Amino acid sequence: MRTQFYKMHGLGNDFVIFDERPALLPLTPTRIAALAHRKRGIGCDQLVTLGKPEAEGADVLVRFFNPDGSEAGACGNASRCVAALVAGQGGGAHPVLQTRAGLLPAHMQADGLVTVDMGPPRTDWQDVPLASAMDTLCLPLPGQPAALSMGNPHATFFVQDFSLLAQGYALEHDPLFPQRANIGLAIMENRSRMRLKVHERGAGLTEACGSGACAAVVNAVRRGLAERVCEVVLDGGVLRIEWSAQNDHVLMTGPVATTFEGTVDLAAFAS
Ligand SMILES: N[C@@H](CCC[C@H](N)C(=O)O)C(=O)O
Repeated sequence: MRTQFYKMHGLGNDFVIFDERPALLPLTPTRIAALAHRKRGIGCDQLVTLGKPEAEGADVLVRFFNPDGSEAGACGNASRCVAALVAGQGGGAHPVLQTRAGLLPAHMQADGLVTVDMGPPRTDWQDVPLASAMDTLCLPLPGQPAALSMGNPHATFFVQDFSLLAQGYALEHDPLFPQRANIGLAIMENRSRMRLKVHERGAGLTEACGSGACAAVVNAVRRGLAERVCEVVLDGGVLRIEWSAQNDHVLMTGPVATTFEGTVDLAAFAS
């Protein structure tokens, strides 16, 4: 039996999306890793499932999985892709996604860009989480990154060049991060524009990380380096991030694209 999937991306951060609303699929961590494999599977930065929402006001339940099979509480670019997919299926221009990070309202812009309200950042050390009590604005690591949670753990290093990327995997697994962390390297161009590369937890370096962009802007504002509205230039393109002073929520806007749709025999991939 073959199962339908969608292949989408936001700024080159690419996703395989399965719809479990009609029926649950046998997607184990091992099978997810096999499907995500770039040479032996379909290939993606994250595998995403759509389910029936349980929360009032939500249009769809969304779960995100890394190519190592681990589950992530948030994925900004996949949220924007799913919002566009659901809107295109007749869900209207304002779909609401139910995720582990809460209800995320989305908005289809007239110019085709997609905005997702990623909710408020959480900056307490327990929320990131970190291994013990400490100031999340200045972690005791070389480079002194700032940390927060956007529903998933992020550490942002403010750097002059991207050489620290070579240590992305080691930093992701540093004992300071009991659930590992996404490692962002940000170069400030000015107070309204930064360049960013993210070594993603469970995925490695990707062309763009939406939640990483949100975290980088919030951390830059916390450090007094940026305005609340900031353009983030990633390898795959540009995201506009706004950290609202009104309600503390972070809004992320950028393009999405459908690459192709297909079917796959799930049983052919190791469970
Ligand atoms: N690409 C994502 C983040 C995906 C999850 C991340 N690797 C994690 O484990 O937290 C994004 O656009 O936010």
